[in-house]
Amino acid sequence: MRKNKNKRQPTKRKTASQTQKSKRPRSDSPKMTEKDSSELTPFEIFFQKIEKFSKLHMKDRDRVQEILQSMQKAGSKTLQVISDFDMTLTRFEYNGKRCPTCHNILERSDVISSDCKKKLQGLLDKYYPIEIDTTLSVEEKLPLMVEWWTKAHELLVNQKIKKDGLAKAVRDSDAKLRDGYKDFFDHLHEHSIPLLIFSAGIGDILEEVIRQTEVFHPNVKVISNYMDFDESGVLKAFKGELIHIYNKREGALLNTGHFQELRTQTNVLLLGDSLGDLNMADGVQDMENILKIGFLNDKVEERKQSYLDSYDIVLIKDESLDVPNAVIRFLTE
Ligand SMILES: Nc1ccn([C@@H]2O[C@H](COP(=O)(O)O)[C@@H](O)[C@H]2O)c(=O)n1
Ligand SMILES: [Mg+2]
Repeated sequence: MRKNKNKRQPTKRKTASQTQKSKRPRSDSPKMTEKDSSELTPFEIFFQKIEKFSKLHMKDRDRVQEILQSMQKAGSKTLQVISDFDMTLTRFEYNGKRCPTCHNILERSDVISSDCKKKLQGLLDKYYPIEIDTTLSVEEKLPLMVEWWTKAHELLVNQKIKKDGLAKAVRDSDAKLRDGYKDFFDHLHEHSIPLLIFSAGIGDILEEVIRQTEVFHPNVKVISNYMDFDESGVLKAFKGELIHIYNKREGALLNTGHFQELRTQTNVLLLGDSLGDLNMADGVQDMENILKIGFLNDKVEERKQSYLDSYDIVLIKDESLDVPNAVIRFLTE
């Protein structure tokens, strides 16, 4: 990834968390009183706009305002975006049908035998309900998630998948990036804002999705599970440490080189759809502010409170990137 040439001088600027105590009460504060639009500041115009998104929920709107104002003051040269991939940058549903994850793209393609498809579907049916189960703790889920990923990867390796079959598998799939994806990727690229895509999916498939949609710009870096092919281009293993849904913190800490390169980008916009995604920014150095936007796609009622407690902004059953795009535009104006 390119190094950022616009190195900032360290400042003694206050972060949102430092200023927060001296300001208004944190929660249950009334919505901004409607003023004549000519009296509104650009921030108020922007904030009123995002509050109008019916799918947007916040537990503490004052806190969100403080983070956003602090990030805007710091300037877009201090910004980096860290995003999950499956069901965050990609759609969860389209025309009432579930959209595939990276694993599903491969598993449903013609590079996999029908017997293996059945086994992989069996794993999905068993483990996905565990992934989203609100009655189980992360500690209880963790070994089961490792089991899921390990078994699925073993089955994939046994299929002797050819590297040159991956592009077709993606082309033939129902994978779909969220509405507004082009604006998201292109705007970040135009403003030289680094985008880290941190995924427990399959890196080779993920890259192919963004390559085929023509948004794999040079500001994009991917951390994911990558396939290891032998000299004849046949899958023989997966490279490096396994990344699953609940070990993104460990994954982040293994990539210190990347975060060292971005040490002047101390303000983070984080996008995720799982509570495990909240740890994706754990490797960021000297973080000043982080705004966490979470997509809540499935089991909404059971999971709503935990998402509101963990993410600053929660987008419920929103298949678009409209809110992240509005935030990015505001921060780069
Ligand atoms: N065999 C598997 C294992 C995992 N998944 C799904 O992939 C998602 C992880 O990717 P992120 O980009 O979201 O980190 C996760 O939500 C699992 O449900 C799968 O489909 N098959
Ligand atoms: Mg995801």
